[in-house]
Amino acid sequence: MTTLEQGKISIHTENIFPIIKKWLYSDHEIFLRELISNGVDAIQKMRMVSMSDEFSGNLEEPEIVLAIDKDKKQISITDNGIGMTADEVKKYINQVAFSSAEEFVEKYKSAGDQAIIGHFGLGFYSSFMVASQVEIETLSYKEGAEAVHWSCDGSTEFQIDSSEKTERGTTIRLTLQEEEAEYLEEARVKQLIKTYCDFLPVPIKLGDEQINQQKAPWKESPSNLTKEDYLEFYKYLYPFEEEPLLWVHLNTDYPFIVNGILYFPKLKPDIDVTKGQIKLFCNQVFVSDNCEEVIPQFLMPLRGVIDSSDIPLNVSRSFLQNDRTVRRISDYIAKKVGDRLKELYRDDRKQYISSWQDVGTFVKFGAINNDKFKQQVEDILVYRTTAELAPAAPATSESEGEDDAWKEEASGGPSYTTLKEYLERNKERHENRVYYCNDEANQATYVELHKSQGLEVLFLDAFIDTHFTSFLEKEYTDVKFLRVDSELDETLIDKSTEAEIVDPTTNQTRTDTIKSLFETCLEKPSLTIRTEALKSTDQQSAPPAMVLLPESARRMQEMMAMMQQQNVQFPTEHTLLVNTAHPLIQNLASLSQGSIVQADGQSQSGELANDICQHVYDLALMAQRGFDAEGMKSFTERSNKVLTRLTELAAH
Ligand SMILES: Nc1ncnc2c1ncn2[C@@H]1O[C@H](COP(=O)(O)OP(=O)(O)OP(=O)(O)O)[C@@H](O)[C@H]1O
Repeated sequence: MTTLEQGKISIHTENIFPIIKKWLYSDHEIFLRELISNGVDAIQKMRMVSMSDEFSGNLEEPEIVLAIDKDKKQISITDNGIGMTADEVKKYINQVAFSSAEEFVEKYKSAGDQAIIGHFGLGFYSSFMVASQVEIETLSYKEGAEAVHWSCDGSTEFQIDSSEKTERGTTIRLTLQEEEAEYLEEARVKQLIKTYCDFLPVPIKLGDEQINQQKAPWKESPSNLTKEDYLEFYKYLYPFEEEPLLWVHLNTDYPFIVNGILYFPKLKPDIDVTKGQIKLFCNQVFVSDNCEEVIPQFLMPLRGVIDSSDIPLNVSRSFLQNDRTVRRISDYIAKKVGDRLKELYRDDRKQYISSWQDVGTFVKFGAINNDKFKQQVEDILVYRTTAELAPAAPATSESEGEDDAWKEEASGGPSYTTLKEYLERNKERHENRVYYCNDEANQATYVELHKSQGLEVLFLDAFIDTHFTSFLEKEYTDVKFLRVDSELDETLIDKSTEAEIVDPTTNQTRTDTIKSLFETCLEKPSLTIRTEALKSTDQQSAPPAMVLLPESARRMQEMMAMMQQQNVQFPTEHTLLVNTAHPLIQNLASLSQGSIVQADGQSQSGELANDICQHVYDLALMAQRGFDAEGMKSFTERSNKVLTRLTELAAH
């Protein structure tokens, strides 16, 4: 192919300038952020210069001062930074998209790593979004430099002349357009400084009053901060919120520069997990409240601050670009959060456990949604258990990872365990079967029964646990999760009395008698009656009957209800397990056998037996709903006691 012509693409300033002024930035208000950032950069540059041989004088306290002149419709921003010579004004201001940042950082790189905010060479021009006239008065730090005055009315024409300015630094003065008069209001200007510049490392004043709070704790080393510092910062960011439970301080230079503090808030039922509340900063300048791309979705309910100069922002610093880097930063943040949790698990289980009720929900949500995170946290997912476990010894490097389960408090607090530990502990009795409870109040009787026979039950009662149980089943395909009321472990049943004959004339076993008694009395085709003798050291405290809901059928029903956005109905198909070892049931059997039929064909004791069967069934149903744990337990026990007494009286 023959090359016909080569050349440079040209731009007509007259055409492109309005685009830069009007369309590059989404919000007009960000002009203030840009001009203050330029002032901060100028001050940082002065700091760098002062560390080199070039400058021997003393630096006064750095500051940026804003002033409003309502009469002249002007707002000005003055810094005592590096200033500009006439040549520099021509180079950096008159040439659009020309930033001094790269050149400067390269020249003074030995003078520490002061972060420079600007690098596109465009920010200054955002002032034309709101101003009809922009002026610069500037005096460079350079020896013999003369002060310069530059002005431009937004056309491509500018004017440079001398200035009366005697102090080093730069003043940018904007004469505002009619419709931008809001920036002459002190309150509005203060609010903008607070929003965008609160944590910039230079005092920003409106008149004599310093507006920004200046300290950016996330830039500090974690070892310099106390618990109170973290809590105070949280209160500053979210004044109306309860104290957070836990926080993660990100502080790394490699592979990305990421600083930040992420807090795990206390979970509230109305929390919107899709709406992020983490603030995104770039070099301490506020960018946005929307961290969606930078924070993995499962960490969105966290609060706090992320600051990274590696986050690829577009020129307006309001949008993210470059998916790949953003995704890597997001993965990196997830990893850091996982690391912190692991560290806490290892070093301070007491705190880990005391915040688990809330933090656990985030961690489970994360494990479900992010495979890498799951791998990181799978060994530190813990569950409250009915087992009485000894507290773990304080972690040492040798004992790391070897602890069995442990308690929140050495003195009688609930015990917590990992799934692995649970399965290992119960391998002999019920290999690969996990008994769980997801409603402590309504399943109290069942939990008690399991506990009394030394069967360990896990509490999976957080709102995320329904999903999480299904997730665990997919992860551990050999393991079955059975709710305490779904079926009974073999070890709870006493098979020895099964064949005991109670009626020599009919050869009926006690089991048969009781089964047919309940079937006849309850007359419910959807109800399956199952009779078993439950093992117990004290039958009076064991339940006379209990309703069993098969795990898979119950879950299917719950799923359907969820899909149709309805409340879960109690399944009509269920099993009534009647405890043939309970004195109430035994008395009931004797009562029904001793029926004396009266002339009208009715039997008093038969009728009583009928009522009591019904009552026993009702009680079993009630044990599934309502009441708190204690209330339910005592109601059930008391009712059964009364009924036992009643049947005793009636039978003798
Ligand atoms: N207050 C100031 N003091 C000294 N130099 C300044 C000041 N404001 C601007 N400059 C010079 O003008 C250049 C261009 O500024 P401009 O705001 O357009 O872009 P930037 O800050 O470099 O980059 P960005 O577009 O990313 O903000 C700066 O790089 C700096 O050299």
